[in-house]
Formats: sequence, C-alpha cells, structure tokens
Amino acid sequence: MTQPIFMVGARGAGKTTVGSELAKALGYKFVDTDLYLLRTSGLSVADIVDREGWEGFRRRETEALKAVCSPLTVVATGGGAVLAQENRDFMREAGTVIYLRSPASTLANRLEDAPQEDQRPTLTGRPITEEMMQVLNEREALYQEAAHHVVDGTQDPALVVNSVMDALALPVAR
Ligand SMILES: Nc1ncnc2c1ncn2[C@@H]1O[C@H](COP(=O)(O)OP(=O)(O)O)[C@@H](O)[C@H]1O
Ligand SMILES: O=C(O)C1=C[C@@H](OP(=O)(O)O)[C@@H](O)[C@H](O)C1
Ligand SMILES: [Mg+2]
Repeated sequence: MTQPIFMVGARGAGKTTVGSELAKALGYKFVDTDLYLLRTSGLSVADIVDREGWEGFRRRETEALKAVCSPLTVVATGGGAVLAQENRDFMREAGTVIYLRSPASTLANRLEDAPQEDQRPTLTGRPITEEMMQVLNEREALYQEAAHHVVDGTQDPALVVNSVMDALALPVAR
C-alpha cells in the first residue's frame, strides 16, 4: 500500500502527534496541512483568520490538502478539514482515512495543557470544554463519514500508533 494516509479528528485528537509517529513507524513522509500553510505563506492560522476570515482559511486548507497529497505520506489534517464535502470525497478517493476519536473532555484537557492559540484561535468564543462538545456535536457524523477506520485516540500516542497500524491491515470499510 503506497496511498497516503489522512488523519482526521477534532482539535487535540493527536492527528499531528500520532501522525508523525505513524509516519516514522511506516517509513513514510509526514506532512501537516496547518504547518504546510505556515511554511508556504509565513502565516499562522490566526493570521489567516484575522485577514481572510474562516472562509479564507478553509479555502487555503482545501488547496493545501491537495498540494500535500502524495504516495507514502501521512497527512495530518486540521480538525475542520472534514467540513467540506469536497475534502471528504478527495481524502476517501486518494487514500486511507483514519478518524482518531476521543471524548470532548479528553480533547479539552489536552488543549488546556497546550493551547497553541496562534494555530487554534477560538472557533465559538466559548470555554474550551463547551467548545469541544459543540464541535463534536456538529462534526462527529462528518468524521465518521470521511473515515475508512475509526481508532480510539485516548491511549498513549505509541499505543494509538499500534491501533492505527492494526486498522491499516484490515480491509477498508465501504
Ligand atoms: N494520545 C495522546 N495522549 C496524550 N496526549 C496526546 C495524545 N495525542 C496528542 N496529545 C497531546 O495533545 C496535544 C494536541 O495534540 P496534537 O497532535 O497537536 O492534536 P491535533 O493535531 O489533533 O490537534 C499535544 O500537546 C499532544 O502532545
Ligand atoms: O478544528 C478546527 O476547525 C481547526 C483545527 C486546527 O487544527 P488541529 O486539529 O490540528 O488543532 C486548525 O486547522 C484550525 O485552527 C482549525
Ligand atoms: Mg494538528
């Protein structure tokens, strides 16, 4: 299998952390769409949102997803990449999509420890636990729809990597 592997899930799900470790384990290249945008434009997510609004960021994110897609690559997407049907279809057709799933409380705890506000400006203006509950309510079905495999993301990163490797050995769902 040489197709790219796309990591999807909410903020704090571990897409960047687990995706990078997974790439090492597989001998794949690793790329993160948010870091790609930062590297290629010199702008953080917060900078882009300040200048162009979330709409502008989402447009750039779709372009980034296509630009980074290549064989033997693990792609960590941003938490909102699944919002666009175009992105969901693209990822499912181009590669294997893994949804790293954790409850809102776990995500909120991780984000409280490592907010990275320049890359994660508030989505709702609400406190973080409420925000993550709202985000999962709005997006859970989209993560599920995009994913070939849903993996429990609550364990330590090394164990999550093992679970992803196990899932990749399975036949692709749908
Ligand atoms: N499986 C995990 N267990 C514990 N902490 C994790 C796990 N995955 C990620 N983290 C931590 O949570 C924070 C967000 O992780 P990150 O990989 O940036 O998530 P995402 O890219 O999905 O937003 C980081 O501080 C990271 O170290
Ligand atoms: O959930 C979201 O809408 C977003 C998640 C972020 O990425 P991570 O999921 O890697 O934190 C980043 O793309 C941006 O702040 C928007
Ligand atoms: Mg990330």
